Amino acid sequence: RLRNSRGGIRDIPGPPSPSWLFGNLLEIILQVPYGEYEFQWQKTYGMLYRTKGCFGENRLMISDPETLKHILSHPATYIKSPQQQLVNETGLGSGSLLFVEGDAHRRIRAVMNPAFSAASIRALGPTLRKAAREISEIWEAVLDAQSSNDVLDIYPSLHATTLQAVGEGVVGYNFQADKDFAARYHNLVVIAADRSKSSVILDGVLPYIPKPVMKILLNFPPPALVTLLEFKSAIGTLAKTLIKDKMDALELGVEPEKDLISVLVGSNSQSTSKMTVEEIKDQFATITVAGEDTTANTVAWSLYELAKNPDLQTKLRAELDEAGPDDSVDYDRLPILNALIKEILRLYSTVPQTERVVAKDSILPLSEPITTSAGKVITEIPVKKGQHLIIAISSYHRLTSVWGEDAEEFKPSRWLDGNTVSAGASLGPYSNLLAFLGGSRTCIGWRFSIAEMQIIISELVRKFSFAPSQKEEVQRTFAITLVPMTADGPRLPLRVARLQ
Ligand code: HEM
Repeated sequence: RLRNSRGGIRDIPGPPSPSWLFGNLLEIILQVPYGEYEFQWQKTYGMLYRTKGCFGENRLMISDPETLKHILSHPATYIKSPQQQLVNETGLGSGSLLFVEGDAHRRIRAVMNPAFSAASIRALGPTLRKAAREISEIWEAVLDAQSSNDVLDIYPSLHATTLQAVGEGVVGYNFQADKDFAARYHNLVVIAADRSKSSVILDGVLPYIPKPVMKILLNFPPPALVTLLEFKSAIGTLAKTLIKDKMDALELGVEPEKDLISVLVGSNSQSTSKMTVEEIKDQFATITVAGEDTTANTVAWSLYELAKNPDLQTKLRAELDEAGPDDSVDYDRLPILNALIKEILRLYSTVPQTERVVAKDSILPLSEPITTSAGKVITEIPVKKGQHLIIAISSYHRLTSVWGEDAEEFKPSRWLDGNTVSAGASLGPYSNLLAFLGGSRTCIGWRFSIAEMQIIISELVRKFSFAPSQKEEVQRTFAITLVPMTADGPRLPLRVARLQ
């Protein structure tokens, strides 16, 4: 820690630290609404500044497009943090795409890529439409049974739908029909929403616990970890059976299913650098966890903004009416729908930040010079092995230099007038957004997620109207992903009415 506190980083300007124990972490992680401090610091200190972690550790908060581009294109130099990797390995497995680094990551990613190609995702249209129709049928039944003034907490059913979509579309399994599994998964989402000070301290302490000590500690897991390990074991058992079925079908020459794991098993059989069965198994938990919560939250925020913007809702409904029945629509050609999704990914970045640690001494380039607190003007920053970096996804999405002076406004029309994208480095796979990160660790499920959101939002806007609930305030809250939170916990209460 001392080594990291010395040198140039200490002189990079940044906000004062209110506490030696927590540094700025409570302001960054626990502040509601998310980003209140972070977005103000960006205005005061610029696109790269120093913050404090636990016990006086210096961390760099980065939204500078040039610096981010450099970090994302050098994955061997900027690796995942020990905190992230401990959770990934323990919860998802040592073969998880989220955990593996270097050659193993390249090999596994190459085998998985065909399953997530544009063609594979297009083939899932009917499966995704079925999951979307199921949610609207549930809502219709609930609304028929309640008074017209009641509000509906749409959050749990959005999670159920995205779990179903990932289940049937990606792993080829009906999770909702398996009540035991659905309950285990629900518990996991509740745990992820834990935002206690002790979880912040744990994050600060973890990197300093030697691996052998950690192994011993894992024999006495806290209740949250027990739930995670139970989920991992349940999905691991399920995965083994499903993979065996898919491999047997492949050997017998049976026409493969359309789900992405079937495609993956097929592409693996033809690949020269194969994934092991154990590695394929680890992708089940990975994809379920990485793909469900992120998409549910993005759909939730989309409906929240539609409820607040009735004009936008009317225009989107008119666009969908004109497009015709849902099974004949090319969703990529609907400008208002896609403008809404892009603007939500920008302003409600579902993964608001991620972390990296410097694996070997290196130099970070800057797009603008920085004046250090010692008065020196620098155009690059030498960083030492072990330096903690925060990739500030949400802050990048609010840079006026990239998105214009109205960067903080919710304004889907910015995507329609053709002048948004983009000043600065081109980042990310989708419209210069960093929501799915970029470089070799770009979210593998981004196409799946866009297709899923297009279909679910269209189905719901065709069938229901949305208005805000006047009773409960909903706040943007950081709980690994960006969660809609009320005084009663993660909820999204809206006034929903049937249209047909
Ligand atoms: C709105 C929806 C989504 C968002 C915003 C999102 C965001 C992200 C981000 C930021 C990362 C990079 C994390 C890091 O390296 O620190 C990531 C990685 C990943 N995502 Fe997503 N994701 C979404 C949906 C999905 C879906 C639907 C799936 C699967 C069906 C998925 C599977 C993955 C996987 C497996 C990785 C690891 C990729 C690698 O390291 O090579 N994600 N996602």
